[in-house]
Amino acid sequence: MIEINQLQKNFGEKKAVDIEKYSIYQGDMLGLVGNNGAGKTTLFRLILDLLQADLGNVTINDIDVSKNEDWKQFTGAFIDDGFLIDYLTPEEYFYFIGKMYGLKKEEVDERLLPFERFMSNEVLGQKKFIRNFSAGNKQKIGIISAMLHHPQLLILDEPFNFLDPSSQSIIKHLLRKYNEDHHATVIISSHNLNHTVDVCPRIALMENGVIIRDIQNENNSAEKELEDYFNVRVEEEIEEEKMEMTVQETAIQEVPVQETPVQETIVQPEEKEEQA
Ligand SMILES: Nc1ncnc2c1ncn2[C@@H]1O[C@H](COP(=O)(O)OP(=O)(O)OP(=O)(O)O)[C@@H](O)[C@H]1O
Repeated sequence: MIEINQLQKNFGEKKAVDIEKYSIYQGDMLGLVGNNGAGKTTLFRLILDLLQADLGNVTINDIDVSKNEDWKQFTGAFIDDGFLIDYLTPEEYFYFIGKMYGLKKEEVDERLLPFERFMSNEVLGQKKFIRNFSAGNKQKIGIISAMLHHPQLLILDEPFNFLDPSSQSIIKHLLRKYNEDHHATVIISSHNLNHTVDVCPRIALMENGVIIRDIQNENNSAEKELEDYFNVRVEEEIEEEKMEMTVQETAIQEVPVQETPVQETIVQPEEKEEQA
């Protein structure tokens, strides 16, 4: 179980995360949604102790993540391709990760089998380093490596990014199955509302660092609420843009009036020079 307690992270004046209290239970499949800059990645980084909180803390199974390392044994995460080791091949990387968790080479091979369709003959046996893979295939390598040791807690930041439609569909299925088979806690963030609603029975909506809604999603029941929320946001932004345009137009119309005194000030010095 993850407990977030009075957690705050600021970047200068910006409150990136400000969560009074939030609990994520073992076996939850939670989707984190919110506009750009809402604080999703910062929250993930705080949960994974990649960032130091200004206030408050995160505990995983009663372990304060910033004070004790035990949670790392049962946690898997992929936030961005900074997690990868560029100069290894995918195989070398998977075996390396496996070794960290005491898995033999054969066990790693066996655990890669369910990902065969996901990798679609483009990841294994390519004889090239991770740095030379496409963004989509790097994303696949990162997701698989986070799941390889069968963590009880899996955190994926924007797992559908860069993936082609069929890979998006496969990973949705794999994540759901993983959550069910292992009774694992799975937390993903996404801008794809359809995928989030398809996969996550619980959805947290973030705005300005705060979880403003905690939505139970049964049979895609959250779809309308989320669509309404994000459409409202878009409409508000369009309204704001219109207001800005009106202000700019007014300013443009006023230009000739403003130009007259400017011309006068140009003429005046010349006249003065002539007089001199
Ligand atoms: N290292 C940093 N230095 C300064 N500001 C940061 C830093 N990391 C994040 N921020 C700011 O904190 C806020 C939250 O950013 P964050 O990346 O967590 O949002 P997000 O919800 O993941 O956004 P996106 O959907 O665009 O990925 C933003 O205003 C961002 O600019």
